[in-house]
Amino acid sequence: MSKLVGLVGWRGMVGSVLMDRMIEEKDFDLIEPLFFSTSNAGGKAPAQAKNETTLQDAFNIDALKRCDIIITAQGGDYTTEVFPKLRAAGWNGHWIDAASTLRMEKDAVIILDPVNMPVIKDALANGGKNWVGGNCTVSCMLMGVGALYKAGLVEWMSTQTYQAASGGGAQHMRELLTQYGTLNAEVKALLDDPKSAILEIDRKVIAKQRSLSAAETANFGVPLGGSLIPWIDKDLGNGQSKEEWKGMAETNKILGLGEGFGSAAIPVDGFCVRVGAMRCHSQALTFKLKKDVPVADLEAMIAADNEWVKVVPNTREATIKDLTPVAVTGTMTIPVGRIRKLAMGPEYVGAFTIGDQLLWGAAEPLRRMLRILLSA
Ligand SMILES: NC(=O)C1=CN([C@@H]2O[C@H](COP(=O)(O)OP(=O)(O)OC[C@H]3O[C@@H](n4cnc5c(N)ncnc54)[C@H](OP(=O)(O)O)[C@@H]3O)[C@@H](O)[C@H]2O)C=CC1
Ligand SMILES: N[C@@H](CC(=O)OP(=O)(O)O)C(=O)O
Repeated sequence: MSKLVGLVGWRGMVGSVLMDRMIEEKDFDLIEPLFFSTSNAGGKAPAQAKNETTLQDAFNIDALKRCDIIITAQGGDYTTEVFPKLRAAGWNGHWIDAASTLRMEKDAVIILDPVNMPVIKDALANGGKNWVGGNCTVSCMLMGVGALYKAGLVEWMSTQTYQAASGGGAQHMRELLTQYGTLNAEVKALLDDPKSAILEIDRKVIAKQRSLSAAETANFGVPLGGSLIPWIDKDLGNGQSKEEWKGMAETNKILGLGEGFGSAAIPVDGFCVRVGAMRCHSQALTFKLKKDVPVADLEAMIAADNEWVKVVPNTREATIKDLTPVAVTGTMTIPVGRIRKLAMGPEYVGAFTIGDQLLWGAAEPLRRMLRILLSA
């Protein structure tokens, strides 16, 4: 008999990407889905429903308890409220979650199977039940350059990120586009006149950016269109943002090197920056390798690591064609390019990588974990 799989958060942004991928990969052929809602219990479940066509109340512990597996992309507040109650009620099923809430718990595994299948298998063999998707930036980075970690080559890594608006959620994407529109409208007449002075356009744009209303910056707090924000997530009070903290903590946990900061942990640090891209996170990486390895060997290792990574030749032409958020959005491809030795010495290597943060950064690891559980 098919496993009863509860889906919570399926109509949100991450949930919709997850649904699309599950449909594409025919995951629904293998399960009996049970759809939940926090806002419309009793409503009609989506077309993928089979026998259970009514939306269940996502806060009803008895309804949730029926599931063998629950996948949630509903968000951290939901997890915080429901997960402990469900476990306290004796539910022993598998919980697969997109939210960060449980990530660093001892009994939770951060799932990214092309990178850490041995860690997942080990946890499964030891009765693991809690499976949490990683931070989008970390997951996309490891899908690209995980090979260097697996080979034990990395002494440390510094990352400078260029993170898309989607990381904040759907409203953030809308806000970014609205700002772009407002700025364009402000100077449209001047743009249409080829003889207009660029510095006048520039003056009008900056004046508009600085006078955007509170409503126009409600989500990011400051203008993002035509600007950037070098802070993502909470202020940890030690000079580091929480997004930057996750870089080291999660990379090491995913790789099975402890909880992120033990003696076996590989140092990972840098700056996380929000830019005006829509849904792809990009990262410039600096590696200090443990030894001098030729670039061609590094490229070969990266290319052979998984079926989605694609090494982009370090030429201008290939880079501007294949190594941009526009090229990557909506695809499963993780391009890694700009791979070259840096001026600091032969062990210092630079690379640039991009991933769709709603696919590999959020939805895909969840549905792949479902498949792993179904075939276990
Ligand atoms: N955004 C991201 O980049 C990432 C997000 N995550 C995690 O996933 C969680 C969900 O994120 P995200 O998908 O962006 O959140 P959304 O706000 O898009 O969706 C969350 C929930 O909001 C409810 N909702 C209310 N109004 C609407 C509407 N008009 N359209 C769709 N849903 C609506 C839905 O619940 P209901 O159907 O019950 O009403 C939905 O499941 C995050 O909180 C985070 O924990 C993880 C990685 C990346
Ligand atoms: N913080 C990420 C998105 C996200 O949801 O991350 P996390 O799953 O670690 O909370 C961003 O803003 O780009």
